[in-house]
Amino acid sequence: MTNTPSPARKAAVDMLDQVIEMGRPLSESRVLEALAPADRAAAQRLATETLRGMERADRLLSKHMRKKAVPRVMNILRLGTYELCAGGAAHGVVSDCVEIASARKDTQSSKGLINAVLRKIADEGPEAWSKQRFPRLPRWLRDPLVEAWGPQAVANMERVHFEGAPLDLTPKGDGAVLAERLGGELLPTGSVRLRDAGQVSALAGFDTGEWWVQDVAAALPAKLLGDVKGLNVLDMCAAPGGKTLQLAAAGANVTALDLSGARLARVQENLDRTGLKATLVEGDALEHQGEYDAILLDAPCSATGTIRRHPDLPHAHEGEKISELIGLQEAMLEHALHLLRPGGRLVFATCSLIPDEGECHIDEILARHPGIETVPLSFDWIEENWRSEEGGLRLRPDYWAARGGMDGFYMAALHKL
Ligand SMILES: C[S@@+](CC[C@H](N)C(=O)[O-])C[C@H]1O[C@@H](n2cnc3c(N)ncnc32)[C@H](O)[C@@H]1O
Repeated sequence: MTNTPSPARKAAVDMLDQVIEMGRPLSESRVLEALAPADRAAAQRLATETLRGMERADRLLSKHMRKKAVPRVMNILRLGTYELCAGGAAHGVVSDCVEIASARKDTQSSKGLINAVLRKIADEGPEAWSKQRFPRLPRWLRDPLVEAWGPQAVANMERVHFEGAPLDLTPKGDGAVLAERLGGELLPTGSVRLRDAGQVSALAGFDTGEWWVQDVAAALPAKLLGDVKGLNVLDMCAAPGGKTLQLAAAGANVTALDLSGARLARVQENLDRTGLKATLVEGDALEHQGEYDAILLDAPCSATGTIRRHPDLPHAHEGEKISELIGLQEAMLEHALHLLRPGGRLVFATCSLIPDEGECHIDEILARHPGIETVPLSFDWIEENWRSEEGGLRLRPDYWAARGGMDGFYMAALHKL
């Protein structure tokens, strides 16, 4: 007799196949669409946490296997290992993993192997898991980060990546009031941090648009623009709109530009929910025309600063597009300076840990344009070790580690004479 495996486990294995074998990030997976909401949340969590702990799972599995199995069988085993080591009930996990294998011809013959290996893993349990080192970043990313920040900093980042991320909210109004209402922590920069928040849309103030989800570091570039009340501000790569909402809430007349119409629809949803206003424009930033008092350029990048929230990222690609992105960022920065009125301020930001996507751009702009200067940053929430040589801010996931970390980001404010 066969049992039907949990839809969430089966979907999680499908998602692992897509990330690891096809290089498709979890955010682009369509597997979840067919599931009920509770299964969707469970599948997303299982796939995310399996990828986060994948190196540990592979090390434990290698003790019980002479050689690696075919990719899908490895992914079934990884999922089972993660769940067993996280305290999942052995019977349910093992029998579901066996059933997932038996459902397909290319994995049927591995049922016995999966059963035998996972039973051994179940015997070893969570203790064996916690004895493994913190999973390392893949070489394509680890090597340049060690060169930029040193081996200890990278080890600290890997530890924070493994621990995951709390939920950060940007308040539309008073952060202290929101923190008290939700039982969260008011961070020095004004964001509100929640641990074990559960379902976001069930939190107080979601329906009434009193806050939006935004990592504490991602909330800082908009602040570097200073007082934007009444200014015409271009948010040059706006979607899904976290920074557009901040600028609109601060009283700016915001033009929110993005290449992707589908992603701009998310900006509109966010504006509708929060009751804020902006002018949405679908188009290529490189072709956009106009003159603005202030510009926020949150450029497309490797997103390597967001790995604690997106542990699939290092498994989904090998940095093959980074040099293309660096070229695009440079062209966007040049065009943004052209759209800025004399006397105006431009903030450049990327959620990357790689200096070529951050500090190096500003060094090069300052060398090329004598009429462009960095704006001295004097906000009282800036910590001294965040400051970079050329006048920007370098934020890393291992900063505020005891508080739950922050996304890696680079940002700098430029002034046009
Ligand atoms: C880092 S995300 C922006 C995040 C956004 N600022 C926020 O805070 O929610 C980069 C955005 O750039 C957009 N993009 C990529 N290439 C573009 C281009 N050539 N012109 C305009 N937008 C572009 C992408 O669609 C994506 O939404």
